[in-house]
Amino acid sequence: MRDLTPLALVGASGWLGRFMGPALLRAGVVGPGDFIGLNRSGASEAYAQWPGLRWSTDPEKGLEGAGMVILSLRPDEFRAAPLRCPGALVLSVMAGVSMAEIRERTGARAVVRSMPNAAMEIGQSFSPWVAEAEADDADRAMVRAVLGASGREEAFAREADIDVYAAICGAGPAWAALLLEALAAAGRAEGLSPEQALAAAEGAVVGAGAMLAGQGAQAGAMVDEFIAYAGTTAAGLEAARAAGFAEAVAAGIAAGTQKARALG
Ligand SMILES: NC(=O)C1=CN([C@@H]2O[C@H](COP(=O)(O)OP(=O)(O)OC[C@H]3O[C@@H](n4cnc5c(N)ncnc54)[C@H](OP(=O)(O)O)[C@@H]3O)[C@@H](O)[C@H]2O)C=CC1
Ligand SMILES: O=C(O)[C@@H]1CCC=N1
Repeated sequence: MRDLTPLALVGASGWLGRFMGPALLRAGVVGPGDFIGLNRSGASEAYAQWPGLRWSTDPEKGLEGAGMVILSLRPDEFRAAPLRCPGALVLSVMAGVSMAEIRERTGARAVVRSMPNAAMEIGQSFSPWVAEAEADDADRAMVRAVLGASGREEAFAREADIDVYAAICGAGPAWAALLLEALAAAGRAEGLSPEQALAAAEGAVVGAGAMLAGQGAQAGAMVDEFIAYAGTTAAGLEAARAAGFAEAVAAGIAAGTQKARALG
């Protein structure tokens, strides 16, 4: 079977990379001797429990002989850097950079794109991914292991859909934070202290998130049930709908999708 080691993580110290890399090592997806962290600033504290780990600030040396390369740097940084890794399986988490461009710039053997989110920090990312036809079963299994170390992964078929995934689930924790903040502000406006409003809003969002796990298909029925109950919740939901709740969310997802498309 093809050897996908060593595994090089470009952007190992970044917002995602500093959680993704340690998660891989903790899960044993790759051994410390087969891991290379790349960035411009050197070893990161996030990897303190692996003191002998290999770091490189030189992409040419750092990527030499890599079996798998994870690209977790920003699109403009990627386009400015000479990141050649011919023969490697490349897994990109970048928004807006196409498989074709990644293949052309890196010389990759096969390219996979994924759209994880900041919940990688707690191992709870939902990370949809799409692979080029060139990726074989061993490549796909490795991608599942890498992304699965930081949460839940799911394959999808059309690369074009990844821009929508960026807007919905790449931004996932930001949407929940925006809702929590709006609930707290509304609670303050209705007379709660700032502390009470925050506790109420956090309790509502966190408890509801846990309750909805695996229940996405039931969400519409749940809303209908609350509306039919005709109590305080129905009054709130109907007023929010009339004020343009769905339209505001749709505008947000359209803008995020458009921004991802424009990066390409
Ligand atoms: N943050 C998020 O919630 C999400 C991000 N993404 C995508 O993930 C990618 C990474 O995002 P994020 O972690 O937020 O970005 P950050 O800016 O936090 O991290 C970027 C990382 O890349 C390194 N880096 C930058 N330039 C180079 C270079 N030339 N060579 C090697 N390393 C380099 C940086 O280290 P140094 O400065 O030391 O070089 C840093 O470790 C982006 O493309 C983004 O679209 C996708 C979904 C969610
Ligand atoms: O905000 C961003 O650009 C990154 C990419 C997708 C989600 N977060």
